[in-house]
Amino acid sequence: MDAIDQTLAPMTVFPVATPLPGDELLFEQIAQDIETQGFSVQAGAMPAEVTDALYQHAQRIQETKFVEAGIGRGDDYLKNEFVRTDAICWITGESDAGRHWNAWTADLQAYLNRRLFLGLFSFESHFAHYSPGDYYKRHYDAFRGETNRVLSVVAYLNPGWTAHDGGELVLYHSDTDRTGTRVVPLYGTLAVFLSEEFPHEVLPASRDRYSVAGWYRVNTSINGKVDPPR
Ligand SMILES: O=C(O)CCC(=O)C(=O)O
Ligand SMILES: [Fe+2]
Repeated sequence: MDAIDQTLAPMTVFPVATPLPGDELLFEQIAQDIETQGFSVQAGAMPAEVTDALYQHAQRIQETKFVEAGIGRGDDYLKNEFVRTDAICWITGESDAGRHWNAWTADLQAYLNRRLFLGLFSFESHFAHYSPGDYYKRHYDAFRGETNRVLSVVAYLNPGWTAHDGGELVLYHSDTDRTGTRVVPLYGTLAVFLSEEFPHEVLPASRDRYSVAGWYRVNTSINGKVDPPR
């Protein structure tokens, strides 16, 4: 009886072209921007479930886990108030929000490696909290030949941010550029740029400003010294 029912069931015909899932469209836009101009700003384009998870987590941890940011990591760590005054919390992947973010950035990594042959090997990231008046002066995330940070990613977690609130990321296009491209740190906005190519700074804001900043690295392990560190 069952078999007969199945053979008589009407057939549904699906269109042949499968649409790209939302993430892939965003990843493709980022890839095209990186290819043509070295940076990509995607206003409010992050998947809501990733941004929401990060936002809620940042709210929960803010009192206890943020520490004053320094420059560099491990033995190279240096606290320098002249350069930056924000507070950070490294993402280890122990929280649901961290795992969600790590999974999403791993998808982006795989896409960019396939599409642009970047050879991105690992990813590290931290939450950052800029209290009113905090800043991060003009800097590079990587110096040619000295590091293996290749691509910087920043995701913003600030609902209702307006131009009046300040706190823009300014991406400069060269050493001599003084104008740059300004990125408003509004909820769900993503900025991606080549770490060695774009000096940038965070302007002081009049509100608390939350973000996640991350870096993709290539593998430069030599002589048994594992780099990037695990
Ligand atoms: O929060 C931002 O807009 C950028 C932060 C930054 O430049 C960094 O953490 O290296
Ligand atoms: Fe930076």
